[in-house]
Amino acid sequence: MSAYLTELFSLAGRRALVTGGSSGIGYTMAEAIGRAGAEVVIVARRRPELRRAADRLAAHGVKASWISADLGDRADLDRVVEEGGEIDILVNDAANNIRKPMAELTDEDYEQTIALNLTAPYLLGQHHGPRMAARGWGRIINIGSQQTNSAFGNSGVYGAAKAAIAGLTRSQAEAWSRDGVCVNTIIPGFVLTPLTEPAQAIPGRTEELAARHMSGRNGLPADFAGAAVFLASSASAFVTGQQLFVDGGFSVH
Ligand SMILES: NC(=O)c1ccc[n+]([C@@H]2O[C@H](COP(=O)([O-])OP(=O)(O)OC[C@H]3O[C@@H](n4cnc5c(N)ncnc54)[C@H](O)[C@@H]3O)[C@@H](O)[C@H]2O)c1
Ligand SMILES: O=C(O)[C@H](O)[C@@H](O)[C@H](O)[C@H](O)CO
Repeated sequence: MSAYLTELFSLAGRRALVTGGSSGIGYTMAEAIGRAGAEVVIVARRRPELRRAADRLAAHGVKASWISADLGDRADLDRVVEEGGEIDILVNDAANNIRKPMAELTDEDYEQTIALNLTAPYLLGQHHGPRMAARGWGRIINIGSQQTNSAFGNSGVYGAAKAAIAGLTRSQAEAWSRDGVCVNTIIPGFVLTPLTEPAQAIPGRTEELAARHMSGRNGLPADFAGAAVFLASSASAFVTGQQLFVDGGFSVH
């Protein structure tokens, strides 16, 4: 890397925590942030997947560790805060989508989804945001969805949480940007990951969604590497409170 690019994008000396970093978009962002120089802590539930992801990161020369936790569980979340240590870059990626017609969603579906998709990003931000601000530098990357701004079938409570993520991002940015903490939301298109396997299993749906992207294809985890490094780095020092659409033009088609 030229000295110029290093100054803009290097994450050497930074420490990142990536929730959902064991698979899909989260893994790619963890790898990209790690390969740009940061030490990375990934958080998800399943140990075998976490181990495999940490091994892959290590194979890329990334200093990586993992914490197994259910981020929808408050005691586990507190443990992530405790074991995670000081963090310069927080990526709130972990999420789940309970796909049911709106009227069939139960109270439990609502509570589980809000706990994982909204409360966990909020509480991790409440812990790390002020600490980043006190140190004068930080980055929080929250992951939204097309549902942040528009309706999608059978995703009622997921959509509600993802819309709230944009509001959370703005509030966090308003609170901490003056102290060097940039907070932004990434908005993916339809991305081929384990999360969307139920949608991919519907005949014709993958092709239909591909056609709704201006790029003519669905997203892949690799499409998120550049955005993650940009938003985690000093290159984005004057970008805060925003939604960055990494969606092949889906939202404007
Ligand atoms: N794939 C898409 O089309 C798409 C579109 C828009 C937004 N997103 C968002 O991107 C992010 C990543 O999704 P993905 O598509 O890569 O899916 P994925 O299923 O590959 O990744 C989700 C990650 O979250 C973790 N996770 C799930 N439940 C958890 C829990 N209770 N506690 C801890 N970790 C948990 C999983 O282990 C996994 O690492 C999510 O925020 C998702 O809402 C995805
Ligand atoms: O779980 C899912 O099926 C995804 O998150 C979808 O809802 C879409 O891919 C997303 O909304 C596009 O951004």
